[in-house]
Amino acid sequence: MIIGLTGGIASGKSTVSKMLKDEGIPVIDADIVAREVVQIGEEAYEKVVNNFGIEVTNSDGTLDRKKLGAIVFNDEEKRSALNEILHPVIRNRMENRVGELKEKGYKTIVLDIPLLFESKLTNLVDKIILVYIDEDLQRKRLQNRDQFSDEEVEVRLKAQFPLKEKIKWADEVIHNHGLLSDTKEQLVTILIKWNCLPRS
Ligand SMILES: CC(C)(COP(=O)(O)OP(=O)(O)OC[C@H]1O[C@@H](n2cnc3c(N)ncnc32)[C@H](O)[C@@H]1O)[C@@H](O)C(=O)NCCC(=O)NCCS
Ligand SMILES: Nc1ncnc2c1ncn2[C@@H]1O[C@H](COP(=O)(O)OP(=O)(O)OP(=O)(O)O)[C@@H](O)[C@H]1O
Repeated sequence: MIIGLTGGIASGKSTVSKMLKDEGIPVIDADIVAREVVQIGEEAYEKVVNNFGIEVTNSDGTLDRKKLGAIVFNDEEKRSALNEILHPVIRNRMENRVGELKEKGYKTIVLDIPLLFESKLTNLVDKIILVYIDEDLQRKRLQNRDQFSDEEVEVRLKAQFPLKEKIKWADEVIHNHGLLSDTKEQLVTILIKWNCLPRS
């Protein structure tokens, strides 16, 4: 079974991802793949630099993610341009990784994709788990984790579908407002229900 793990920015996907890995379930993280494909020499690096200019690079040539983020989260057209360059490459690489893991014999594989619904990637997965928190807590956790200003938080929230909307498209929802142990319990209940706990 391929499980899509989604949510919103700072809703707790990586936190749940870690719990899945602790259970022996492999997770392919779209944010990590998105970083890999823009390393110097990788297929999307040149396209991004050609499109956004040398000013989105550091002196050593690597991508200045802070600068690129400031551009694309404040301009929808530029965000779409970046998405058009990166999303097909990310999708392709994730599909290859799934193939490799299947060959290794894994029966359950998780794809952690923040923009699963926005980027219409739901056909990559069989079931969907949404990691949900309310928007005020999302603002707080995002601000605490990344030290963003109020405005930086708002533009990032606006770049995604509201979490409340996403609930209706998910097979299961994990409420991540409370203790990590509560979150883990909800996750394990879902995995048992879907019969995909490797150790059970
Ligand atoms: C704009 C970039 C350079 C900012 O990098 P930065 O290191 O600051 O953030 P990071 O990549 O860790 O992303 C943090 C979170 O931002 C959100 N986010 C990222 N990209 C986007 C986007 N295009 N639209 C909406 N939300 C996004 C996601 O919730 C993600 O988990 C980077 O996010 C990027 O390359 N985005 C485009 C690729 C993409 O869509 N990635 C999301 C996974 S498919
Ligand atoms: N149940 C919880 N209680 C307290 N803090 C939490 C809880 N779950 C997550 N956090 C914290 O909230 C922040 C966001 O969590 P996490 O990084 O897992 O989110 P994410 O969905 O992966 O974010 P992104 O999409 O930006 O990568 C982190 O600082 C994390 O430590």
